[in-house]
Amino acid sequence: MLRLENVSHSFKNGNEVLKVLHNIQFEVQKGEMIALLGSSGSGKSTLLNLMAGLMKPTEGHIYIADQDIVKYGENKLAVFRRKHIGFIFQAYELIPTLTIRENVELPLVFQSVSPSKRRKKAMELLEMTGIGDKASLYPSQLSGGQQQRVSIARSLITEPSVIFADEPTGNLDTKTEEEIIRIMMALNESMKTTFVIVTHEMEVAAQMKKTIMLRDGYLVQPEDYITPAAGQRGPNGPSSLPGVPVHTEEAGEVS
Ligand SMILES: Nc1ncnc2c1ncn2[C@@H]1O[C@H](COP(=O)(O)OP(=O)(O)OP(=O)(O)O)[C@@H](O)[C@H]1O
Repeated sequence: MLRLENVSHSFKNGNEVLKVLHNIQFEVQKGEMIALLGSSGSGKSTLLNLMAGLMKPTEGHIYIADQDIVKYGENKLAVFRRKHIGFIFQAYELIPTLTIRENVELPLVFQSVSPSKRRKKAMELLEMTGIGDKASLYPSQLSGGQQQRVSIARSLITEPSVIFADEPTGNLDTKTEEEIIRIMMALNESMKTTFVIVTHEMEVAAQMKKTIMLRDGYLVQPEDYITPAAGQRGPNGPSSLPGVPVHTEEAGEVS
């Protein structure tokens, strides 16, 4: 479903070249939900931008739904993104002048879906995320956790191949964080949508069946990490992801 082959990326600043991603390889199967874990500066945002087709890697291939998006031009990428990729952002990114229901419907407006059809679908998703009763309110009238539920509903409305969630619980307290993770896991289970959750929080990653971990731009084995709360090994066990990285990681925490 999502496959990265030998992906490397460098930024150029004048004469200086900074290589921030080194030979990244992994695969996510359809319907899987994985965490992409890494500390600040490890390269998570860069990798996310590459996977979402917002930037092109210096080297390598990125396949989504069997299509190598690295080869696409801007226009084709824009169409591809609309059809295949959903986003959930840390700061929700809802439009303040639209109601909750209108926010969720919006991606379908761009696909020329009829108003009655998109309204029905938006309401179904709002029910599924537990905020059907808030449909006619505006984002400012909702709590952070409720706004993130709206954002989750919006990301699902186009039935994308994969949803990239960028620090989706970064602005939320622990209890709300648990609720949001639970909702995403339930939707992953019921709708079989593929999720990639980008996070620097081990507590979030520990809840996923699979974790891939970035350190200084290298993919490293996540199985040695310690969950701070329990003081125990993470639940993932040895990574079953193919494309085993060359770097191995000592037990340690990500701050
Ligand atoms: N446009 C750019 N030009 C030059 N260097 C960049 C650029 N964007 C990112 N970098 C560098 O690439 C490295 C990885 O950054 P990136 O933002 O991908 O990390 P991150 O893991 O997402 O960090 P954070 O969690 O703080 O957002 C860093 O050293 C950063 O300084």
